[in-house]
Amino acid sequence: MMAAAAELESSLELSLGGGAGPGGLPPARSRIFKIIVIGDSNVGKTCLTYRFCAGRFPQRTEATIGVDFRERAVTIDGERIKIQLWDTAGQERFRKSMVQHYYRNVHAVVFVYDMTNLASFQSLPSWIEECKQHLLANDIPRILVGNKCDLRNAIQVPTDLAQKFADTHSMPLFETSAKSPNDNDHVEAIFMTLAHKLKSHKPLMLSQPPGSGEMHLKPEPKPAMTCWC
Ligand SMILES: Nc1nc2c(ncn2[C@@H]2O[C@H](COP(=O)(O)OP(=O)(O)OP(=O)(O)O)[C@@H](O)[C@H]2O)c(=O)[nH]1
Repeated sequence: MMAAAAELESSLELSLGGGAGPGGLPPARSRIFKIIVIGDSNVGKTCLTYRFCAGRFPQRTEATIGVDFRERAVTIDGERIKIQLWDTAGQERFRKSMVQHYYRNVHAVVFVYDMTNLASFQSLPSWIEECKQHLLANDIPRILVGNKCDLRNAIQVPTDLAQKFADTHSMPLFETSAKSPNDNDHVEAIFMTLAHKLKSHKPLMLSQPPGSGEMHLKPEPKPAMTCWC
């Protein structure tokens, strides 16, 4: 797992499309967006990421150890993009050795709680705090996902409570189910919305002030944050 993380991190920004392009040209490159999925153990992070990348609910899952990677290539406005989902372990004992790898070069964060488990919702501040401790930039897109909405009779986290929390932290809230066949489009929409958002982020531009021999990195002005609810 550690080796896999190190390899992936060296190829985060661009990936080669594989083989030579037409007429012997260099192969097309696609942007990779690294999205980490975090939250308590058992909230359904593996199932959500599997659902998006494999298109179905997994038959069985085991507690994630360290991190699992899932990737899916999508085309947005004619550009081929790889969405790389880092399905992180919710159990503290399975996170320790990997945690610093999760937070390197992250483009977006998905916080997940289980709608049928109040404790998993109450843990969210500590997941947000973990992001802060790892110096995650404030302006990277974050979304909040309440999972397992198919278990209607067991809901412990009312929507208005979750919405208040999401508003306080300036995150859009999505309630969904990785399991319900009716929610396939919804899971798809959640990650695709994030990918659109990331794609529309302007890349860093190199600028060189007159008379200076030094190069400075200057981000382009950001568009106003929009809510996708
Ligand atoms: N009913 C229902 N069950 C779900 C849903 N998503 C996940 N589950 C179940 O919840 C359990 C935990 O799912 P995982 O995806 O392994 O949870 P996780 O958050 O990845 O857990 P860790 O790897 O320990 O961090 C499994 O038994 C899943 O079958 C859902 O949308 N609805």
